[in-house]
Formats: sequence, C-alpha cells, structure tokens
Amino acid sequence: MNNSVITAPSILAADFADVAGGLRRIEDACAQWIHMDVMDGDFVPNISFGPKMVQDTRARTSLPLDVHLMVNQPERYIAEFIAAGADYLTVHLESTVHVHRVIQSIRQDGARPGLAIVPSTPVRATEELLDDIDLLLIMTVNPGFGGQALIPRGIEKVAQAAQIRSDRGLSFKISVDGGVNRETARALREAGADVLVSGSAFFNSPDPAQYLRDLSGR
Ligand SMILES: O=C(CO)[C@H](O)[C@H](O)COP(=O)(O)O
Ligand SMILES: [Fe+2]
Repeated sequence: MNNSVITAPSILAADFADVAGGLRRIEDACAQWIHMDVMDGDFVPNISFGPKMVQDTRARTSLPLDVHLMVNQPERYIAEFIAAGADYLTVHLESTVHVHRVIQSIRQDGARPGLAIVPSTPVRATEELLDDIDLLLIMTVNPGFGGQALIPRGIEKVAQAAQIRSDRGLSFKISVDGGVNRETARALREAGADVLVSGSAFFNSPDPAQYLRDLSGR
C-alpha cells in the first residue's frame, strides 16, 4: 500500500477556453503534479495540444509538469517539449520502434523519462526498459479520451509492475491513467500505484481538494 500517493489532475478535462481557471483549480486543490495529455490524431483518434501549451503552463505554475505524449514517432518532438518545460516526459512503447533511444535522449536533454503502455500491452514487454526510466505509466483505458471507465485488469498490471520493481531493486514510479476516481483509487494504491492521474472526476468534483485527499487515502 502506498500512503504518499502523488495526485496528478489532467488538464485535458479542463475548459480549454479557460485553461488558467483550470490551473487555479489544480493548484487550489493542492495537487502535486499537473498531467498534460498530448494527442496527435494519429497514435490516438483525438487531437489536444502541443508544446506551446506546455510552455505557457510552465510560465504560470511551479508544479511539476507530467507530459504524456500520445504521438507517433515522439522522437520528432522530444527536444521541443523539454525546452517548453516538461519535467516528466512519457512516451508510449507502442509509438516508435527505437523507444530505448528515445528514453535515453529524454534523459540526456534534461527531463525525467517515462514509458507508457496501452491496455493490450503486457507489463513484461517493458522489462528491457525498466532500468532506464523514472516513470512507468499504465493506461487503464484505451488512450484518446477522458471520461472512460477503468479496465479492471489494469489493477493486476500495477501489482505486477510493483513486484518486478521490488524484485529488481528499481525505483521508477508507477503511474495509473484512465478512469481513476474515488471508487478505483484504493485498489490502485493497494496494488502499488505511486501516481494517480485524474481528469474528468477531478474537474467534475464539487470539492476538488477533498477529492484529491480521498484519492490519496489521507
Ligand atoms: O491519457 C489520457 C487519455 O488518453 C488521460 O490522461 C486520461 O484519460 C484521464 O482522464 P480520465 O481521468 O477522465 O479518465
Ligand atoms: Fe494521460
């Protein structure tokens, strides 16, 4: 059980005509990180925003920016997102052939590398990369949209990743993204999640600060 879980509201669920209001909501609720979903309309069937959004957000907050690239061939954009101010930069295993090289370049360029997997990718497919990452992002919905229900099998994947991490003496964080809410958070924490991303449930909550306390089990 993780008692010091990091909460990372996703700006994807904010009103894009009032992003500053969304950022205020995240800061006022005492979130630890801001999750930023970049979608290219190719890797996923939706388009969100690019590096300028990260840069403009960086100028307004000192919270760590947890940038989740749902983009094919992300190597084309790594330098740009790091220059824009990404702290964690996460790429999908499924989005490029030479993902090991991309992870190396993220670290070389000064950000913390993350690796994400979609629901159909097993945790064992990440094993050759776990020594080199700071974050493993387990998607518990098919990427592209907020507001979907968590696929329960994802909870077992979190537990598997936590077991491998402990067996190998590694320290990457395990992040869960998709369908996180009050009902699913406890099982995810018990399975070993360190970071809980939450979009729609956070922005729909009447009391966002209490909602984040509930997510983190405090
Ligand atoms: O990566 C994502 C979608 O591809 C989002 O981060 C995720 O879906 C969060 O939204 P919600 O909490 O509403 O499920
Ligand atoms: Fe995400």
